[in-house]
Amino acid sequence: MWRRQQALLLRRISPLKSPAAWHASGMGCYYSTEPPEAGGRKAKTAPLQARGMVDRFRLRAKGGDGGNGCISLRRSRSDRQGKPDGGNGGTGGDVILECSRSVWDFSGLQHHTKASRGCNGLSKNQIGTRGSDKIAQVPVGTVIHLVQGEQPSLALNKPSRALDPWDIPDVVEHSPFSSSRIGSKTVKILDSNQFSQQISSKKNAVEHEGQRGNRNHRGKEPYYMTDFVRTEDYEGTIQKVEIDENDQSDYEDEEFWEDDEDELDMEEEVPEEKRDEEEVQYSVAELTKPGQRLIIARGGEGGLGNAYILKEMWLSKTNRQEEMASLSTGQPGTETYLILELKSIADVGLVGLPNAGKSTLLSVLSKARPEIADYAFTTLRPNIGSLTYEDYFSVKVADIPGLIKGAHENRGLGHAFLRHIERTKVLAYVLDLAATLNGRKGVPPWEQLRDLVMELEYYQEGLTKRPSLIVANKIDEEGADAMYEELKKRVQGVPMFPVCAILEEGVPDLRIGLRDLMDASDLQGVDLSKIVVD
Ligand SMILES: Nc1nc2c(ncn2[C@@H]2O[C@H](COP(=O)(O)OP(=O)(O)OP(=O)(O)O)[C@@H](O)[C@H]2O)c(=O)[nH]1
Repeated sequence: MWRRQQALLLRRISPLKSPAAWHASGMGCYYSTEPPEAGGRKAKTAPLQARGMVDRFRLRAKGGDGGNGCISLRRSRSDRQGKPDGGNGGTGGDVILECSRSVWDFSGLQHHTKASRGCNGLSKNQIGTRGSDKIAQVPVGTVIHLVQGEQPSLALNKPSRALDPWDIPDVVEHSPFSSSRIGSKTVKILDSNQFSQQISSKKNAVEHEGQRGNRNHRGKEPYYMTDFVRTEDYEGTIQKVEIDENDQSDYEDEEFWEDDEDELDMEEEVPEEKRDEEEVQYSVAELTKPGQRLIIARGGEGGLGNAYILKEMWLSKTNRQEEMASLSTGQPGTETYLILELKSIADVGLVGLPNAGKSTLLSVLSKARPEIADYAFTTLRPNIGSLTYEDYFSVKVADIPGLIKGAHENRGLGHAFLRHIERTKVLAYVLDLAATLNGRKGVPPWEQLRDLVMELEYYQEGLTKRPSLIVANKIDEEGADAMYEELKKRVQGVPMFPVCAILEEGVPDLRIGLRDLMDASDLQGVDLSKIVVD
């Protein structure tokens, strides 16, 4: 027993051969290096960023179907024919996206999400319970692209009602035609049977409700978004997504739940970015504040009970049974197919090649504790820290995973992280002064800067025009001073700060520099023509 415990302990603390092995062992990593089991599912050929962070996600949502209305007759000794007493069915639950600080990415979501069905109505005028909502938490900075389905609508943060008095037939006097369900369905039936005079008494009520634009009889009309809704202004630019109208038809015939899970999986062989661009119709909203809610699929209205139908509506004698059955059937919930995309929101973006010291810098600038190690790509997802000044002015700093030459072509960690830079107000280029010192085969700082600027520009033109500064890191290394002097000669027009992140030297000046950068309105970004490279 003791030996087993000792062995377990040894295994835990024994040093691994290399940082990469340590990483691959699962200690700082999300995937296993083990080959897939024989007969198991095909190994995923996911790009590295997909293993670390899921920042793009396909989601199909369906609101709960409405419960059926009840057809029931209450008989008594005095009333042998019986009175209709079937209650209405309950409304189906909604699928809601909730913006939350407690989640970082979309890894906790399911590709198929469905809210609960409303309960059926019962005899004795008992209405069915409303189906419970399905609430999926998404990180702050989630952009929602609609591929197919109804526009999402903003939801007020009110607890859902347990019981809706408007659904109780005998309690409230109101026009049955004010309901979208009744307003459309019943009127259609009556029209088709040429009994329009029968509804004339109700017409005023319909018009009245129509003017108010009410969708349902409960007066709980959601706010339907007609355009892109941004829930908080920021100065970053939004990448417009191309709309390919022709692609729409491909999806119209698809059955909602027939898709194989694999089809929705982000780890596919088809280049994900390319496919998304083809499919996405437009961006409809983004969630930027914790607590914001967006209804992406609505629950269907409950079917009507016969107590309601027979009291309020005229039914033709010939098709009575059919009409009754049709009205008492609950409406299906709406369906949507969305692509969620995460774009971090920060004031300052730390951009640099792998190992430049971005995470170290973030940890000394703020209270954030990102993973730091002397091997490339330690950071697999953006870390955000808060830098607070004495006057309580606060700046959010994002440490973006290391970029390399060719990142825009998906090299290294790829361009998945470049989109996080889009949403930062100012940029701090972290350059490694020691990359070529003491026999290291790195890239000189001015070339690092040129590569970074080019990568950002390749990804999105004009991205480097925003106010920027340079952090010349690792000034403590031997020969770094001379390198810094050379850097100053080769790069013009941008504020530069020599820093030793591990010893926190130069960090107070950098804090002031960042503040100035945030406040300044006339500062420009890095100009490629002002960088001298051999
Ligand atoms: N000598 C010296 N080393 C530093 C300094 N800052 C960071 N380092 C070291 O550089 C290595 C890389 O630091 P990180 O902060 O992980 O670098 P990063 O840019 O976040 O790396 P990625 O996660 O790969 O993008 C670590 O071993 C740090 O200890 C510094 O000012 N001086």
